[in-house]
Amino acid sequence: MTVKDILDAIQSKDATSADFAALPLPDSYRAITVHKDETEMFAGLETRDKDPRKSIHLDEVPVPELGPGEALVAVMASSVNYNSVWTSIFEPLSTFGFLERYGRTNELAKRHDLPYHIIGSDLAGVVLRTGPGVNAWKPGDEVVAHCLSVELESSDGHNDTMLDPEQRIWGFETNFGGLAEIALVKSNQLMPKPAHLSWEEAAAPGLVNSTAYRQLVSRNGAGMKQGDNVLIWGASGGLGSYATQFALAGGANPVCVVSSPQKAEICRSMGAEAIIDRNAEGYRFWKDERTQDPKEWKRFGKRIRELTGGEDIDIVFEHPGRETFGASVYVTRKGGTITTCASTSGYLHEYDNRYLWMSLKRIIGSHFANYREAWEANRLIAKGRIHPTLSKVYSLEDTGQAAHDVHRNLHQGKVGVLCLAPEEGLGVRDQETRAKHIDAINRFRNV
Ligand SMILES: C/C=C/C(=O)SCCNC(=O)CCNC(=O)[C@H](O)C(C)(C)COP(=O)(O)OP(=O)(O)OC[C@H]1O[C@@H](n2cnc3c(N)ncnc32)[C@H](O)[C@@H]1OP(=O)(O)O
Ligand SMILES: NC(=O)C1=CN([C@@H]2O[C@H](COP(=O)(O)OP(=O)(O)OC[C@H]3O[C@@H](n4cnc5c(N)ncnc54)[C@H](OP(=O)(O)O)[C@@H]3O)[C@@H](O)[C@H]2O)C=CC1
Repeated sequence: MTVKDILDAIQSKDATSADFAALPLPDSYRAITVHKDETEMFAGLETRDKDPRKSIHLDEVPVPELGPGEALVAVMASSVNYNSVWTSIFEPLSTFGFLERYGRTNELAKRHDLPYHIIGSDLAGVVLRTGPGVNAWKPGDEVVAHCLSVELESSDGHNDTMLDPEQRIWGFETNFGGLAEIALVKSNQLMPKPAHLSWEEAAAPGLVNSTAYRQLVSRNGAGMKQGDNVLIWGASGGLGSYATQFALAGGANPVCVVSSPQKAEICRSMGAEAIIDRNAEGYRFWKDERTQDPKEWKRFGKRIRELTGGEDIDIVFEHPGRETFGASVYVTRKGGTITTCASTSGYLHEYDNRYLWMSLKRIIGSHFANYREAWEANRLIAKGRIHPTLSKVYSLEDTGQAAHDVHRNLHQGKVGVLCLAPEEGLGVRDQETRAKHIDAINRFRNV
């Protein structure tokens, strides 16, 4: 039995759930990994010079044992997220520490503590096996998986599963991730695959769409409302391309920041009108490594006022971090919100606190999404209200190059990876809905 037999079953039109359940599992499968004995390979290099193509491997690995409440999924496609870039450059720390810590928690979790880390936090594919106690899903189900892995043994997570003390990001803080032919997930990560999308399109939104939904729309995040001015950094990137769509779909007014005329054009094509090309306008929020320039914050604020008819920002959708955070706090209106989920340019932020407290602004930390939020975000994709922003698709062999492109900010929207899917465009089950949205689905392709 090989993964090829699994693929044949997925591609046959008449394989039933019983057929999938009867398929023997292969002994091994191909997976994208980083290696524990290479965590020091980039020591001494600048962040930008650490090259994921050197640390990312394609290995043949054994199929992990299936535990209670878990599912093994045949992965047709996945996508590159920035967390895989962090893993591949071993920053801000090696993810093997997360696997070791998880491995210490219980006997079953020991499976995750290996000398290789199978990475990836998105997938679209087909359920192969479910473990004891799984009733909601069965072999043959076409699914996507969100990346929240929780144990939920403590009371802390029972209002909001992101608050569970044993909350982890699958494929980053756990092993057996989605950039592989087979993945191991908890069954409460599974959601129905949007039927009008191909495998690679369905695999693209997951992580960033759910994160943007919580950070911007959910009451656990900024709780965006109609008419809000929303400043979106990296508005054509992974997170930003979904934040921009949520702002537009929710009747808000996105002010999109990008770094090139092509990216500005993509935002315009999504329906945004207020766009700032940070490169063309040459903002330098830092005079040198230690000193910010409040005059530049003001120039940026003036530009925003020009675009909004004199209004300031209700919500800043933050993730660049150190480079932009001072400006983000400054341009927020009295009583407004800065919601942050990352620090790509540096995690030690500096801002002038007088502009925060005197103007009663709030900073909200946001991280991924709970199952309900991820489900609601996926439902909007399935209903054709929010669309994938897939620009380019790579083979599993070329994942290192894909991660390199994302690291160097050479990509637009999301970058996809074909795992078991032999070509793009497969897996569409609802052509009618697809036809209605085809221009929006293809908006980011090959730009
Ligand atoms: C969905 C996609 C998401 C993304 O892409 S996000 C971007 C990628 N992610 C990242 O860059 C984050 C990577 N993670 C990290 O950098 C680290 O993960 C954290 C900084 C978040 C946490 O650091 P750590 O060292 O792992 O954890 P500690 O909580 O600092 O625990 C270390 C020890 O410190 C103790 N401790 C924690 N809080 C306190 C306290 N308030 N007072 C005293 N001690 C404390 C703990 O218990 C523990 O102790 P003991 O080593 O003995 O187990
Ligand atoms: N906590 C969480 O749950 C999540 C956190 N993240 C984190 O968020 C960050 C962004 O992820 P994602 O959107 O997928 O990444 P992308 O690289 O796809 O997009 C980020 C965009 O931000 C802009 N940007 C990058 N650096 C700067 C800078 N110094 N100043 C201003 N803008 C900048 C770029 O757009 P342009 O050049 O056009 O301005 C870039 O396209 C990563 O650090 C990631 O790890 C992501 C998802 C979930």
